[in-house]
Amino acid sequence: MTADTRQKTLNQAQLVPIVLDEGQRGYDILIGSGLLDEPSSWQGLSKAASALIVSNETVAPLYLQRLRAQLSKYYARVDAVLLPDGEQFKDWASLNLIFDRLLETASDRKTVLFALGGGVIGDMTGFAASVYMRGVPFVQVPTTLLAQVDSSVGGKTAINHPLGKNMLGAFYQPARVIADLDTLDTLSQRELSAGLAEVIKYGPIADAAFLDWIEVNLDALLARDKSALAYAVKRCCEIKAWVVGQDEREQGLRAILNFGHTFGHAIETGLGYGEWLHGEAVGCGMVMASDLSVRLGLMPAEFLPRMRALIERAGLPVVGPPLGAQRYLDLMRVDKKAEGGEIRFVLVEGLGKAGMHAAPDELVEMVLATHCA
Ligand SMILES: NC(=O)c1ccc[n+]([C@@H]2O[C@H](COP(=O)([O-])OP(=O)(O)OC[C@H]3O[C@@H](n4cnc5c(N)ncnc54)[C@H](O)[C@@H]3O)[C@@H](O)[C@H]2O)c1
Ligand SMILES: O=C(O)C(=O)C[C@@H](O)[C@H](O)[C@H](O)COP(=O)(O)O
Ligand SMILES: [Zn+2]
Repeated sequence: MTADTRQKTLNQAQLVPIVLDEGQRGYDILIGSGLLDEPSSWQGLSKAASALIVSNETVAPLYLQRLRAQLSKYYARVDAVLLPDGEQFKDWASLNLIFDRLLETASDRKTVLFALGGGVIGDMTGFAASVYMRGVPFVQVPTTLLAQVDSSVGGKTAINHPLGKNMLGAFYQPARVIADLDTLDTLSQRELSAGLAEVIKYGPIADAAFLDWIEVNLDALLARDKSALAYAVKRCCEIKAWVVGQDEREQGLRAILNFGHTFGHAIETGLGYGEWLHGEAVGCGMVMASDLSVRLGLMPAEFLPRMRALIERAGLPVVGPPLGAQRYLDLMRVDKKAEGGEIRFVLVEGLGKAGMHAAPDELVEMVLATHCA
């Protein structure tokens, strides 16, 4: 089926294709209201005797039964496993709960895993799918804004290590992404803001006009206006699909999606995961990375206040926790982009363009002194 034909079979949904290996592989991202209860969302996935829904204690009471009802039309058995909720549980113990359930239910190598939840559930389900019997299919059903605009797309899967964020994982693509915008109705305002951090990220790194659009439409996004959310999710997925389509395994270009993350991951790991949300750490990290972009002469001075104002308006923190400069530097040397102990930051090189840069420690210390409590 071509993307055009598929689009016609989907009622109100938007369809963003992601094309890998020059069309040899790929999948669709479906975006729209009511997709959870829409039979066509679930049609045409690989045939299997069973499905396993992976979710958590918070999301399952809200959406599990509806997903199960749809999947029961296609799979003779639909099981579920609920993981503890939170970034601090994105670890081996939770991952093992998925393997335990797969084995208890004698799931075979065709069993399809469905990740119903935010980025934590998506990252862990994808990792489990990549490993179980050396690989089974999985589908992303993202229910947070962050997961709909970012984590469900592109095939990065992982768990955290106490010494480093997302340090253990695999590149493993889902078979489909189904983003029902209505699930965002039940999200807390804090989690909505966390998702906006990754929305904002796409502007400076890839699309200056989108940054302008976010500035104009931020209040509508914060008020959960459905058409504003639909546009934001679609545009973010288009940009991510464009980046991942060119560089699936982060040999170069894909690193731009890490804007703000070198500082952000240091905050998350430094605080022990969960105290700051990923989106909050990335928001604050983007303030720091914007400042570094200015200090290295890559961006004009007005870029920093522009980014800081937008991130603050989105309800995100703009002052980092007082971990101490040395601790920040030590944590950032563990970042996956570091090479030979040299920290490499994704910095903005002009609105809509980003690249990787090293920076003298003294300059980074000045950035930290300016933006940390
Ligand atoms: N793989 C990637 O490319 C990628 C990209 C960005 C972030 N991530 C990862 O994603 C994670 C962050 O994802 P997140 O922000 O979605 O956090 P999350 O998965 O922890 O979800 C946030 C909170 O919202 C709850 N929740 C989820 N959906 C809900 C709904 N519809 N209504 C009410 N509550 C709901 C969850 O139970 C949780 O408490 C981090 O671990 C981060 O590293 C991965
Ligand atoms: O998809 C990517 O590539 C990203 O970098 C998206 C990020 O928002 C996401 O947080 C990702 O998990 C970070 O990747 P990591 O390789 O730095 O762990
Ligand atoms: Zn991120």
